[in-house]
Amino acid sequence: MPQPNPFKPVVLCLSGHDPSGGAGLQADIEALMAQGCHAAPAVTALTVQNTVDVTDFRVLDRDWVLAQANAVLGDMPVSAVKLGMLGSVEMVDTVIELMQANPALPLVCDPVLRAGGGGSLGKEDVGFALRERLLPLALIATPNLPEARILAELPEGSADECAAKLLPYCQNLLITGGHGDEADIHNRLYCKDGSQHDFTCARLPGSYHGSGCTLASALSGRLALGEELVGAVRSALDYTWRTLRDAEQPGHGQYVPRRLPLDFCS
Ligand SMILES: Nc1ncnc2c1ncn2[C@@H]1O[C@H](COP(=O)(O)OP(=O)(O)OP(=O)(O)O)[C@@H](O)[C@H]1O
Ligand SMILES: Cc1ncc(CO)c(N)n1
Repeated sequence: MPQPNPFKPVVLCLSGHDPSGGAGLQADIEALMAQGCHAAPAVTALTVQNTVDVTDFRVLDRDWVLAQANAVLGDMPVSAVKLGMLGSVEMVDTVIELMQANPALPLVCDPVLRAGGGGSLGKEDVGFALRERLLPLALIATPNLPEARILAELPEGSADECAAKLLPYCQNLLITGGHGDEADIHNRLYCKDGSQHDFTCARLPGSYHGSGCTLASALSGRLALGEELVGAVRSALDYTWRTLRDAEQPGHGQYVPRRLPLDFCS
């Protein structure tokens, strides 16, 4: 009879579903499995999208999301929580309620507002609600630069300028640099203690679907395993880069990260 592995950390994921399988909950499950963690995927929203575009989305009722999360929390020893697409201000407030009832859990918040292809994944005002009420509860937020600009309300802001505006709202902030056309990608980690860490990697050719989900999930897994923050960010970025290096193009649009277990990545 199969025995449960008592040492595999559980990460509760509250994210949207992407039927193409490149982003959202499927990305969370694959990336967490690759870190040696168990993903408990709770659905916040359904989307109609593929590797080319998003055409629609529907946010679930708050009661359904609370019921899913509480079913997991009442059953398993959850070590961390990862947030992806929330989609509405009501869902932001639902997650806040959940986190206030479970304040000891480390929270990784990927403030998803748009898909990699540009389509909207949130109703208006989600950015404001995220910044004002949810970011303060997160151990770390992982916006890409366009998301950081929306959250900071600085449409032309640099990463440093956005961080200066956002740090009063969050403990730690990782502004990712996948968007843009510089030869190198600069990922910048700003910590509450005033330290800053730059992680630079070579830009791979092409455009990727679910790179941000992969990164935030891998990071939540590294934290659930007990890694300290800066090391966990480094491991998650390294892992994400390898999944993009090995990415495949299953459709007509963006490449999908190949989220192999760590043992299979060189
Ligand atoms: N072209 C690329 N080459 C190398 N690494 C990349 C590339 N694009 C993204 N990455 C890596 O993936 C991480 C997350 O990507 P990005 O900043 O594009 O997030 P995102 O826009 O939230 O992704 P998505 O919306 O597709 O989930 C980056 O921090 C970077 O390290
Ligand atoms: C459901 C979902 N979450 C996040 C993203 C961001 O990549 C996406 N495209 N779809």
